Amino acid sequence: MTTLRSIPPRVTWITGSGPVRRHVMFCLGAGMIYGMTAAIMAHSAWLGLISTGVFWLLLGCMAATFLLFFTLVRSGWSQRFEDPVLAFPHGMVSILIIVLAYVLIGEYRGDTIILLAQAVAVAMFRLRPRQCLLLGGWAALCVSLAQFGLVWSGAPGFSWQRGLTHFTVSAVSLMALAVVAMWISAMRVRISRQADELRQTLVQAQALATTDMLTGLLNRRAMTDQLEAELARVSRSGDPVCVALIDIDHFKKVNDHYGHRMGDEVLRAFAALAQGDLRQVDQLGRWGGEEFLLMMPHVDATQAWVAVERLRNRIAAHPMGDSGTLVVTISAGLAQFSPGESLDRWIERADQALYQAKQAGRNRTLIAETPPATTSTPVPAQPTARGPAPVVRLQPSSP
Ligand SMILES: Nc1nc2c(ncn2[C@@H]2O[C@H](COP(=O)(O)OP(=O)(O)OP(=O)(O)O)[C@@H](O)[C@H]2O)c(=O)[nH]1
Repeated sequence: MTTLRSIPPRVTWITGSGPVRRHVMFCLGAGMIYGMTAAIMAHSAWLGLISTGVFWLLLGCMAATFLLFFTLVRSGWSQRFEDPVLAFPHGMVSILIIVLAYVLIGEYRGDTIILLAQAVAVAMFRLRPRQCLLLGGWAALCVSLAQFGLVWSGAPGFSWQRGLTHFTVSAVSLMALAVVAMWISAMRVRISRQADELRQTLVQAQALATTDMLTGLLNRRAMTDQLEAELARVSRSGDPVCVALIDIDHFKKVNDHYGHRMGDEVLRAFAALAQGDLRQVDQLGRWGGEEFLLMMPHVDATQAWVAVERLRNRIAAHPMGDSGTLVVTISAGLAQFSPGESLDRWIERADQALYQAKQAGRNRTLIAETPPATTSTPVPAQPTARGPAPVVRLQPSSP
């Protein structure tokens, strides 16, 4: 099936792109109806049912109306309105042309009545319920005025009885159509509102699925996605990238002495401070409990160490809690990605470095020694894959 996305460039030139395209397609639909009406009129003129002059006049009116609305929509000018298709004014002008045909066609004018219903039917897919009613009323008003004029001017072959029949037929069918149009329009508005709500819910659900509710940071799952994406990138570019596992020291004591509420407050404060301290490209996520994972693209271990140390000093210098007297420290284990290693292995090296940092007295950042590259092919994360224990080179936090 040919979709709008796959239409060739020559057609795109006519339809435009983006939101304009959808609106132009509606205009082109109306243009097709004009075309079919013109064909029926041409056939009637050929049979001698309507005069050639009237045919050309009506054809000119239809072509001018179509071109005017097509230009307004295709140029994007109509985008400023609530209905960029301009269905309401377009419907009003179409009804005027149909009524003009009703007046000019003569003996067979009754056949044009059905076109009024068609104009309202086409527009109803774009109009609000009130506009549907107004358009139906506009059609009834125009027909009755035309009939009044025909009776008053004594048009040949037209009597008030015939006019009354036409009016009744058009009024009844327009009324019925206006009611259906209002119903469809109300349903359309409801569906569009529900679609908006659904979109919002989806955005919220996505946020919930990727965000840690306490700190507002990425959760472990989202962080893992980021790490995998980064691994795919660096395996192509060969760029350095580091991770740091950061753990709040003696966090259990914070909970035990000050309560869980304060513990939560410390976690939130750490997240806020860290985010304010990092570069835009760095990604920080809550890895679990009081442990955080920081990914730092484009930097090697030495540069990353400087950044983590800056963060460590900042945390240590920032008293937390209601009274502003609680000072917490952090320990961090840092590992630079070695081409060819798995995600698990990489994180595990950082974890080992963190463990060593804790063992060495906490409040410090240690770098895991980077093993030699094994292959340039990326190795996907294997939850069960475990390599030999990583070597951790202890590096004091303050030279
Ligand atoms: N308030 C709060 N506490 C948490 C949360 N998640 C984990 N914890 C607590 O964090 C504490 C972690 O304690 P430990 O694993 O013993 O670590 P620690 O006390 O920080 O000791 P070291 O890491 O060795 O410095 C536990 O008491 C957990 O209950 C949380 O979301 N909020």
